[in-house]
Amino acid sequence: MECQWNVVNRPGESCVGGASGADGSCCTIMSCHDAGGRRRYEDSEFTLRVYPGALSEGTIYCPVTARKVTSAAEVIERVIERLQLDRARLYVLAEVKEFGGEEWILNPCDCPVQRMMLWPRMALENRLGGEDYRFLLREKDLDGSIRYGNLQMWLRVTEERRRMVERGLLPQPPAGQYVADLCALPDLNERTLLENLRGRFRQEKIYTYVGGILIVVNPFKFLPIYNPKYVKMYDNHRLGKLEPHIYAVADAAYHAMLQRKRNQCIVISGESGSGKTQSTNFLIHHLTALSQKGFASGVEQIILGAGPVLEAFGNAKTAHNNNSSRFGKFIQVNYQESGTVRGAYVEKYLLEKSRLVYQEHNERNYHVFYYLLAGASEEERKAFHLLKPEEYHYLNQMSISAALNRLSAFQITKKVHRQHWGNYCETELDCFMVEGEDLKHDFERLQLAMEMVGFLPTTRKQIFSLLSAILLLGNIRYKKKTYRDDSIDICNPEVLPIVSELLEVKEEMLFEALTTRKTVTVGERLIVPYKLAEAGTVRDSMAKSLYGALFDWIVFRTNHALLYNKDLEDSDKILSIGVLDIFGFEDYENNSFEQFCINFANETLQHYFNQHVFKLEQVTDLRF
Ligand SMILES: Nc1ncnc2c1ncn2[C@@H]1O[C@H](COP(=O)(O)OP(=O)(O)OP(=O)(O)O)[C@@H](O)[C@H]1O
Repeated sequence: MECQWNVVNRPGESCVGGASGADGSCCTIMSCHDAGGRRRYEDSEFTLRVYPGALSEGTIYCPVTARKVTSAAEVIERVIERLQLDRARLYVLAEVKEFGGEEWILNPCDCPVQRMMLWPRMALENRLGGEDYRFLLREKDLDGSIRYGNLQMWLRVTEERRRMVERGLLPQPPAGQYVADLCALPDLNERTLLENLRGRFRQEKIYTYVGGILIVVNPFKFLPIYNPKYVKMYDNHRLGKLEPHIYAVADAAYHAMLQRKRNQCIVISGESGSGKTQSTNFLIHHLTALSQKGFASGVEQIILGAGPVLEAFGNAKTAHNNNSSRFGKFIQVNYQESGTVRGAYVEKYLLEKSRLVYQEHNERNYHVFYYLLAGASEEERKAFHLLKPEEYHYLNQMSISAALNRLSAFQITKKVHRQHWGNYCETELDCFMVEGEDLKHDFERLQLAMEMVGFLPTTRKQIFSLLSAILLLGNIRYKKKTYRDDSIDICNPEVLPIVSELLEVKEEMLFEALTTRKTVTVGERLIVPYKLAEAGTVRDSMAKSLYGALFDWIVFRTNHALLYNKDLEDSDKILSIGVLDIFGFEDYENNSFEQFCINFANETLQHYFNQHVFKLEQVTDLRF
């Protein structure tokens, strides 16, 4: 595909022509015209590049200026005008997002700039080969079906690669035949199981069945298998009829729900970094796409917005995954009897609260703290009494020895970090940045997502005040009052009035809660001071409780936006599909994953299938 990736796009520039992708679909890049340094989405103008593909021969993209409130219908109108397209035809705008080019058809009233603001920073920048995020112009038929055009670019690449293999220009794939369902292996043991998975993985087939279970091997790269063609292809097919795919699992659950009028559940399990969250997203996408037949519903829009919010508060960098979910979640999509989505519901399990006060070497606290500290404006920094990240105890948990071990590595990467952090990154031992991260952008993306889920500016302020208070709580240090008794005092009392202001509680009450315990014995109320060793734990517990309550409340508010009110009243009338995304799986915790699969295959999986339970397993650590 020849795309002019390096073209700097300016408002008012004319359409860019030249060779487009073989499939006629290309990429969209947007630029934001920022007058005052920091991007202000409210009044900024953006240049959207809309790729018309085969609808306008010889045009690669058409630049259109738009604001946050400009609707898709307005953007289409401008493209039609510019490219002088046939007005008798119907057009829609499709958003293409990472991983396989899933296409989300925008409703006429959807705002493309708002959708774009949820994309990662990398996607917003002009970069070579960045075909993952874009807007396409598609033609719609009178019956509402979308013309998706020719084969996607990647299909051509795959085909070319196949031909090269045939001509002996690339190494041959393994000679053996690999089965799509491990149950079909004549001799099922650990070796044959792994060989089969490995062979399929090398052929870029990451999905394999074990009866009704789907095994996914994380490819850690873009695979072109999630676009609308695949949504259509897997629509209403018996599980196992086509090549294994996550869409087949979603589809089987959806149709089983409609035919049997029974709720369904899909369990996703695997180790950290195996791709559970990604798979959950594919499932939700397919489950909503099936019901909406291509159109993004309001619910889907809120689910989209809820993702970055829950991610900011519940995800953190770990040694295994830079964006690891530190909580289990259950997402339930509710349907009408006709199969149309009518709402959704998120339940969270076991948020890892200990991370708030302590992180292991090479790990970080929850993303939201870093976003806030990097992205807050000067005014917000003052209002929330924000310090530099290295001045917070809760963000500096690296042990001294670990820090010294890492010193040399930091010296190499320090330069890069400083570029990102500007004046925040002055210490040698910082561990605040993840490679490729733009925390300022992430903070703005978070604010926009919060807005989409319904958090008003005042609520957002309260949330950020609470986050600042939690960080400052961690800075409170204790000392013994006198040598004679056990009573304690706070070494840095100047922090207290700030925390009390941020939490909107009386300073005396806060001091009491941090230094004394109230007990009742035989009708008498006693106030006992904490011992020095206890006080730190009490302070940490307070911080953890506050953060836990905040997270619960955010999930609650998200559900408020997601749930269709009547679902609460008619909970026995609605049909639903639940997706449980949870770390580990008890059945194989004591055995190896391979042994678990073998046992499972040897039991009759059909039994599980008949019970309408579809399970999805993930492995990454197959050491290919
Ligand atoms: N199907 C896929 N195609 C391409 N890349 C994928 C796929 N699944 C996962 N990945 C990549 O693997 C990374 C880790 O995946 P993900 O965050 O979903 O793991 P996880 O199992 O949810 O981890 P954790 O339990 O730590 O939250 C993703 O950021 C993504 O880059």
